[in-house]
Amino acid sequence: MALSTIGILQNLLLVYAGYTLCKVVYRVKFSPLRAFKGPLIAVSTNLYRFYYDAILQGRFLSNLEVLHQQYGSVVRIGPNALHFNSLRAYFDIYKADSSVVKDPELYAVFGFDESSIGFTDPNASLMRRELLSPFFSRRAILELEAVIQSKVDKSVNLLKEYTAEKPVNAHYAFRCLTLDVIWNYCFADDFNALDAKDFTHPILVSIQTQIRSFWVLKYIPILLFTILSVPDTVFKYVSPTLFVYLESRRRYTEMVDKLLDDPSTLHDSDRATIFHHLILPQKHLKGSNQIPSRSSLIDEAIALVQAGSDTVANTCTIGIFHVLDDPFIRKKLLDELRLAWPDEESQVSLQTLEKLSYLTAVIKESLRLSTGVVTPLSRVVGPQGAIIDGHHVPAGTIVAMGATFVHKNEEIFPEPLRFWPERWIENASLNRYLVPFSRGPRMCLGMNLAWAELYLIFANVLRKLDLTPYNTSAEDFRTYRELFVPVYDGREFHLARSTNAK
Ligand code: HEM
Repeated sequence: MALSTIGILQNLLLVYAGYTLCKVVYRVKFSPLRAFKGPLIAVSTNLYRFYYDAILQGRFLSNLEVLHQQYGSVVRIGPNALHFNSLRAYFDIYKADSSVVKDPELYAVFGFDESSIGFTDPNASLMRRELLSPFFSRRAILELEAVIQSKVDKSVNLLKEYTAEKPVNAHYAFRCLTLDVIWNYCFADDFNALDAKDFTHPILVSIQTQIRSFWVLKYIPILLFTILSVPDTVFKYVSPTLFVYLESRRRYTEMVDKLLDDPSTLHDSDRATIFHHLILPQKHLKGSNQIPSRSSLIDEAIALVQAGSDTVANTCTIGIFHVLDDPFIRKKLLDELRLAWPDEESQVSLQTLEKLSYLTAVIKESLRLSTGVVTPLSRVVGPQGAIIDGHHVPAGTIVAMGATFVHKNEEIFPEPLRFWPERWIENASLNRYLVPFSRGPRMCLGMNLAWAELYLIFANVLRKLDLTPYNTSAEDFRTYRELFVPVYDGREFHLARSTNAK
């Protein structure tokens, strides 16, 4: 009996080995992508990508740069996946009328499938974008400018107070600030991350600790399901940092449940939140006015907070570091700010700041160098196939091109690693190649809010505080792990009071 079980297992193993071999031969010799070159192991299995993503924890992007040097402007990075590196390819993939759709395998990793970011079905995405767009319109941002300003003021005061004693972690400071802004903007409620001593809010510490394992979730999706299904308390002792993160998710659930129990409370609020747009009937919509499900409302709340916090904070970290690190840039920017805003005790409006050409150039350069989302945003080619950079790409192929390949293109941006705001002033045609918010039907929905935050944060922090980078150099930002957002390998950016105080 035991022998026959072993025999059955051996046969099963043989069948599996034969099947795997046939699959490998098919992928290398007969696949419709066989004309596109790449490393044999990447062409024939998913192990290659798994190694860089999950084992090396976010090193696929740096390896892609090497692959393009070796294989040219298009590389086969998986049995069914291509990565491009040419400007034409970027605009072919992320164009307005593109037939490509978001790759479900990439986006499932977030665990918020039924949200503006998570929807892979273009119709579902379109409907959600229709509901949310007015909330992120320029008009809406101007109406809620005071919300952003109040959080910026709070962070400036705290930076002043903390740096009087010792250097502070600037990246954490900006993350607390942007988390508080997006929370208040979306829900008209306070998260109060800024209240955490030295900006080390437990939720941010938890994310920082867990984030390296992020890509494991892509390869073992059951893990995400398990983590989200098991009661939080189980993790209290097993993984206290994960517990903090999961506990924070409960805040979203409670918020949604309270509203669904009694939607009339929405009328008590003195200003609109995302739930006003999602739950109350929208007169401007022609299509269906169906209220999203409970799970979709929770997903949306989580997605918006995640989309709107680290991206803005990273841009501030990179930009403010470089401004303070270069006396010439710093002086030029301060001269412009002082001229437009002579009395720093008064408040400066967003509309005033938007007119400042050097500040605008500094922010553009910060967006270019930080890129926001560094992971190549993969898309699946529709049933008609696609022409990308002159190549015919068959239906079902996963295609992508990382925005970093546009932002570091030497022909467009000479000396691409240099922080050089003047380039934007000297050459207006560069604007077309600034793509931190992506392009096409799935481009960033929060772009206006992001710009507003960046103007107000850069201007207020740099105008009101006399700070200097502490124990941080440009080298600290040279390499990073690609975990959707960049996680830099170097020392964390700290800010100290400047020795040459005013
Ligand atoms: C500097 C700041 C920001 C950068 C660089 C940035 C970048 C991006 C990028 C590259 C995408 C496309 C992602 C993809 O294709 O999967 C995206 C999508 C999105 N962003 Fe932003 N973002 C920023 C700030 C914000 C803010 C403040 C919000 C406000 C909540 C926001 C909300 C969204 C949403 C909802 C989407 C999904 C759009 C869709 O898939 O249809 N983003 N963002």
